[in-house]
Amino acid sequence: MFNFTATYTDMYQLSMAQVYFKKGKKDELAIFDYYFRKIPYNGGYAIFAGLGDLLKTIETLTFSKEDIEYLTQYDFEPDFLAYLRTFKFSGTIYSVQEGDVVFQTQPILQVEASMVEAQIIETILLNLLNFQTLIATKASRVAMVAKDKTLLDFGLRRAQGPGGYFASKAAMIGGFHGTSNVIVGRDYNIPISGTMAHSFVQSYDTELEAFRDFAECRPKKCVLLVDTYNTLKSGIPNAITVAKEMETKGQQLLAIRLDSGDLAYYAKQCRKLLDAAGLAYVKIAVSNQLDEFVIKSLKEQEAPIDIYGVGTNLVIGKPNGALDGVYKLAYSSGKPRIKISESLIKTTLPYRKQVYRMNDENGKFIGADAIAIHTEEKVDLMHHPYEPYKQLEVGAYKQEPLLTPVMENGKKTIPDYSLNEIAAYSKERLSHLLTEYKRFDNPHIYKVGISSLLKKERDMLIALYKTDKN
Ligand SMILES: Nc1ncnc2c1ncn2[C@@H]1O[C@H](COP(=O)(O)OP(=O)(O)OP(=O)(O)O)[C@@H](O)[C@H]1O
Ligand SMILES: O=P(O)(O)OC[C@H]1O[C@H](OP(=O)(O)OP(=O)(O)O)[C@H](O)[C@@H]1O
Ligand SMILES: O=C(O)c1cccnc1
Repeated sequence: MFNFTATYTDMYQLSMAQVYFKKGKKDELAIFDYYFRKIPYNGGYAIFAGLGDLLKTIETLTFSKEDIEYLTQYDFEPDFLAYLRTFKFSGTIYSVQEGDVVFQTQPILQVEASMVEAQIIETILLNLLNFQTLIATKASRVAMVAKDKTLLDFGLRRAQGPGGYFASKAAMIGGFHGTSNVIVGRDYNIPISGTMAHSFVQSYDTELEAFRDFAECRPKKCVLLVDTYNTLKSGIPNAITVAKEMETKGQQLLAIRLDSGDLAYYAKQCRKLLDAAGLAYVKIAVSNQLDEFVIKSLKEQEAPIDIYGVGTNLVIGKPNGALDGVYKLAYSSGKPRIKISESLIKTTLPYRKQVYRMNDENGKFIGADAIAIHTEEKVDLMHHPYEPYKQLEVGAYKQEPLLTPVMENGKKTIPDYSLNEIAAYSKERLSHLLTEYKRFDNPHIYKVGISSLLKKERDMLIALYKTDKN
């Protein structure tokens, strides 16, 4: 994992922190909610990712000596800088589990900490959670259509700079099986794999020589790229020759890769030629600007493809470059807090909260999550957050609390889950969501509502702040 220091933040966090420090407010307890307003890709769900990295980062986050020296040139007073040098996050964090299915407007994570500490971690929290949730969600959509086929992440070269690091990692949470990204493989214990580039084939006078040398040096996981010159007239015949030579040494060619042209047509032709040569075991891998829609189409065309390499569209989260996740104050200095907006959708929810997921008797999600004040043990009536007359009786459902402590007094209280564990959990949770929420076109909208008590408290605060002279 990257080693961040506490300067991985926005300047305004430090400016505000200095005021809290000078005015004796730094230790006042604050509660912030993390949530997003719009599900990416016009989809019906998102996959929450980045929690493990966030907790590890926060646990050890400090301002180094060099950080403090750097900050002296700005308007910070020596006593505040001396305090920053001792900074350590000592708060509590409640969160949904990493990998869970999450929806618009619900608190996914809450920070309960001193005002200064809660403020200083805001930027890194948003930076880590927003991006990983965006990419894990994209990966999950791809995995949903690829079903039992192998998915490899090829995106590092086209990623937004070092963002590719976390993209490769988040892709695994969403259901990818491996990556070409070596450093992420090292850091997160993910299987790394890869084939060969066109440049490798081009660098030889003949394609056959290139294939032979590659197979000789990499006999165990040999994948030959067959489309440099002519897939059916040279790439596949040469791959068959090399595969047969490998057989004489007791080896097996793993796969061929196609990276251009009509992938369904070529995959079918290649399959026929390989099968006719007695090479039914040789797999077919494809790449070239794949995404969930192209893969869905290839499946519908019954293209005999075993491995999909997905790069650009995965790691840049195309067509959504960002998740709009925000961090909003819900409580401070002993009082519930609210941010009023002209549109009720941007008005925040006060107090520390709990989110209850409604399950039916078989453990399937019925499609409704209720946000309540954390002391409420159950929700009977759930209100639409912005449309006053829409409500749903939920008292009869099994109600699953989603927010649990993951950090207390600055110490992580959950284990370091492996990416495999998180991905398996995510898959299991997604299996409880009805298919209507998973379709790409006009998915069913999952209902997120608020309890009667939370609605009453929110509406009282709206009335108070609207009439108060602020
Ligand atoms: N059978 C198919 N069905 C649906 N989409 C496909 C199919 N075959 C390829 N595609 C997708 O079509 C897109 C563009 O393919 P196109 O043929 O224009 O490019 P190309 O093959 O890379 O061109 P070039 O040969 O110049 O490299 C890619 O996103 C590719 O994944
Ligand atoms: O299309 P993406 O989903 O982004 O997948 C990654 C792409 O990166 C490589 O191409 P590139 O032209 O960079 O290198 P190459 O010469 O090895 O083909 C690879 O062949 C894929 O086409
Ligand atoms: O291993 C591959 O085939 C690969 C890796 C990165 C990008 N494109 C392809």
